[in-house]
Amino acid sequence: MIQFSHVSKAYQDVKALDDVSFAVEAGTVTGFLGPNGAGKSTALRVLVGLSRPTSGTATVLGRPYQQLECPAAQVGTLLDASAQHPGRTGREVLTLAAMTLGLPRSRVDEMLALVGLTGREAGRVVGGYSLGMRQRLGIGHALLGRPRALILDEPANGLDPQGIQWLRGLLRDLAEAGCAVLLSSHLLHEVEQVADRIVMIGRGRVLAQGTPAELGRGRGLEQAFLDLTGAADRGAR
Ligand SMILES: Nc1ncnc2c1ncn2[C@@H]1O[C@H](COP(=O)(O)OP(=O)(O)OP(=O)(O)O)[C@@H](O)[C@H]1O
Repeated sequence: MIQFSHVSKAYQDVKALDDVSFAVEAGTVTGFLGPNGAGKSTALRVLVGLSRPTSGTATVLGRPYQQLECPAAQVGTLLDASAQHPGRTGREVLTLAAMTLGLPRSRVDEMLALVGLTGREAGRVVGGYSLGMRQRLGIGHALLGRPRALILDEPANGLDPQGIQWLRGLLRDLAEAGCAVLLSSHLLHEVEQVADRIVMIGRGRVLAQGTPAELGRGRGLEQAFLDLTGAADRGAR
């Protein structure tokens, strides 16, 4: 469903991604986990065609994102919750996107209800939203077209504990309905409770991948994460 094959991306002398390969299957949540600066956002930008890889290929639903027919209807993305127009209301943001996708206005109300934004909140401009409200709006935006693949960059940033629990339930429901979910985060606890598989990245390289149980065997997931990312840092010095 989502596939990275030997993807590398260099910015001058920084190797943001170095031979990254992994797949996200339909019906699963894959946690893409790495410390700050590991390369997560770069990988997701390459996946949706915002950055061109130096080498390798990234595909979603079998093709490069930009070659999909109406990609926004098939692939939901939330790369930056602050990217919404600050002068539009939440409802306007979703209504414009629904019109672009040829969806009825009733879908906007469904999404507002799904992400827990009240009618009053939806009527306020996004510039006055908290980060958590922007994340909720961004998730609603990503899900408008009933996508078969979902790509989320740090969606839990700014969500309160109830919001994080809600997000976990939502992602599990989507996976159970067959969606391929790729969830990036630098927070292990956020990922381990929802992911079927975890891909750990550090200094642009995939350090390990597998189920949480496989990766945590013997030393626990947190220690594995700290050991692997620490070793990647030492190797880069
Ligand atoms: N446009 C750019 N120009 C130069 N270097 C960049 C650019 N974008 C990213 N980098 C570098 O690439 C590396 C990976 O950055 P990236 O933002 O992908 O990491 P990340 O895992 O998403 O980090 P975070 O969790 O902090 O968001 C970093 O060293 C970063 O400084």
